[in-house]
Amino acid sequence: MQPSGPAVKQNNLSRSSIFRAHPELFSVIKGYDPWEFYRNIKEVGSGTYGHVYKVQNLSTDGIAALKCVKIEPKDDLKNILAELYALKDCQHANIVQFYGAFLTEIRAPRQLCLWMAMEYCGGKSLQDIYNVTQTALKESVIAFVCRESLRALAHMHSLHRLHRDIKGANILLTMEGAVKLADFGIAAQITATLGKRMSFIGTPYWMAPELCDVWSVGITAIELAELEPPLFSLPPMKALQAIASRGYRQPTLRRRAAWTESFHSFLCAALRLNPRHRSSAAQLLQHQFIAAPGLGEHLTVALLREFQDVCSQRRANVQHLLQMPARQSPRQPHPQPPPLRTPPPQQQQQLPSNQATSSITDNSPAQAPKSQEKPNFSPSVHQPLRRKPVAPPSRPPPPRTSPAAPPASPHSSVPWMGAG
Ligand SMILES: Nc1ncnc2c1ncn2[C@@H]1O[C@H](COP(=O)(O)OP(=O)(O)OP(=O)(O)O)[C@@H](O)[C@H]1O
Repeated sequence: MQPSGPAVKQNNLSRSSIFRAHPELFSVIKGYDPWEFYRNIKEVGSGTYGHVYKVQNLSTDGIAALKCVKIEPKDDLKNILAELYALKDCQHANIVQFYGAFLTEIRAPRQLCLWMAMEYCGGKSLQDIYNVTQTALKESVIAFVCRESLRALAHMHSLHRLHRDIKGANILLTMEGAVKLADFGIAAQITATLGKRMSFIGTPYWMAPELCDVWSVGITAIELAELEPPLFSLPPMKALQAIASRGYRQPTLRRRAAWTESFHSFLCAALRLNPRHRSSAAQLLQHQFIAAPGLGEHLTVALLREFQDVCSQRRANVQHLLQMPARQSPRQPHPQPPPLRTPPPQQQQQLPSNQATSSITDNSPAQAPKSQEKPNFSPSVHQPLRRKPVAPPSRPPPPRTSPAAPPASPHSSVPWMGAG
């Protein structure tokens, strides 16, 4: 059910005006100050519209993620809240659970911040992971991720709800290797509203000629296999034009021989240009590529270990460099971090399970080297994967207590990752 009632005046947005117009939103907005409910543990990431914090519920001790989005008076908060309202009852094993929202208001200058509390996924997003490992995901991992994503989509589509922004950055892993779709409906709504003010074009590379989640799953499978979606060498506007053009051909994997026929056939079914011939999420779940036995969380847990190994290696290299004497003899070569060359997917080795022993920290993984190699695009067009995060909300969340990481969870199947 969507919130009903008179529309909020866009240019006179305030908390009180919103709640007068939509009293039902009180069931979504839990309060005015998230820091009355949560203790800040640490910042875990930042996206186009704000920062994400790992927090602890003050009354239950439960861990959650708190995402902040800055709202300006002219933004269409009503639609964003409507999405949240629709999301509040949605529960699925493969969807990041939404716990509730908070609306903070600063008077001078007038500024609203929407804070969304949700399930914490300590394993990071798939894009975070491949940006660090710089290694194509194994086909079995891609199949597992596609299966779990399609399960979430089949459920939501049966409720007539679209995600609208499936991509590696919106697929999160828990420490136990579970796959969760984040930002259901909200990302697109926020992009559509806040995006206007930032001249943000969105993420066209994953978009079907018409809006379609199943198509985006196919593009995401290619992204995970090639570390970027098709057309990524084009600026977003040009990619959008190419997708909408008559001559647009069905996207395929670049190195055909490197992947199984089953994978090609799956992509073919997901990426049919004619939407009437394209499989639904429920139909695609029957495809042999993802219906194959043996797919499970052990695959994503192994991926997380690989990620952790690269993080540990980088930390060790930085540590080593910091300990070097300031001046070197010209004969001594500088130690270099190990090359991050991507082996062909077939040659990737599964890491032994006992290799990773320390915990993932959110500041250690360096940015993807490849993102610096990309060309600059028009200043009016925001490039999603190579973005610089916007400034944090008007003030950073005041930690209620010292931001120390909690003790390791006894339930974690990946002990080196600590508690969620
Ligand atoms: N529920 C969550 N649990 C744990 N970490 C999260 C969660 N949601 C987001 N993050 C972390 O915060 C980062 C930023 O997330 P955010 O949703 O703000 O941006 P994004 O999806 O990467 O990009 P965009 O803002 O363009 O959609 C993610 O890459 C992830 O590392």
